[in-house]
Amino acid sequence: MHFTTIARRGLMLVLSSPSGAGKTTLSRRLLAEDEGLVMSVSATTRKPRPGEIDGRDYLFVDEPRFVQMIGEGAFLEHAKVFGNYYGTPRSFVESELSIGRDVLFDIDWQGTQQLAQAMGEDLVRVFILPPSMQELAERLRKRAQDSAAVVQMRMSKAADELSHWAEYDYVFVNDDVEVSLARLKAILLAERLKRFRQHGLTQFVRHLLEGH
Ligand SMILES: Nc1ncnc2c1ncn2[C@@H]1O[C@H](COP(=O)(O)OP(=O)(O)OP(=O)(O)O)[C@@H](O)[C@H]1O
Ligand SMILES: Nc1nc2c(ncn2[C@@H]2O[C@H](COP(=O)(O)O)[C@@H](O)[C@H]2O)c(=O)[nH]1
Repeated sequence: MHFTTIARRGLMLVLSSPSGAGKTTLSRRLLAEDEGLVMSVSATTRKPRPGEIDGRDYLFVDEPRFVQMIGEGAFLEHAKVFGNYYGTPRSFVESELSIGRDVLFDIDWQGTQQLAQAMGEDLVRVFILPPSMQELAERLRKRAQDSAAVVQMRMSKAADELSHWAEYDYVFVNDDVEVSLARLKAILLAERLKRFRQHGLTQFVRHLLEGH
């Protein structure tokens, strides 16, 4: 079966949530199952967790280098989260969007606000809620990649992140990974079909009207 391709600009799919609600888990699954989507790999001054790979999970940099990158205008947005700096490298995102590829972001509410200012309608914002605060704490504890003190600090900041849920276009509870994944796929499909993203439509319809 041949599928007609209509040229369009890529979109920016942003996932935010309190720490531990499931963004990384859902991002990995979505990326594995959707060829048109690429991950924006953030720079951070946080130390790598066991198993995290430089360049795949984050660009791990020290604070002087992060500050230098800010000065060079290398970030589309940046913020301090849980005591560390995080930022979205600009050049990768801009080049991917221009060739019609969609970019996935796992960033906090501060970064989302900055991207909304800078990128407008390119942005599709999804907020992921945990089923309960008890379950959130349990997920952070079971992930077993942060110290008890770090888990406690992240739980103490959860209410702050949660308070921004109404700034997002789509909101759902991540009870079951498969159901959440299906919801993200549905959002992505509908957003890809938005008329204003498909700049190739004018030419395509003109061709149709010419009898092709
Ligand atoms: N729907 C789910 N049901 C049960 N456990 C889940 C679910 N989604 C994610 N988890 C588990 O919860 C833990 C935290 O998930 P994950 O690391 O994806 O969260 P996160 O939102 O990316 O956190 P952070 O903001 O700290 O990076 C992981 O151990 C993951 O396996
Ligand atoms: N504003 C930004 N926030 C980011 C970015 N990359 C990640 N994050 C958010 O930080 C916290 C903690 O992440 P973790 O990997 O240390 O658990 C989480 O809320 C991420 O969404 C970024 O580039 N900009």
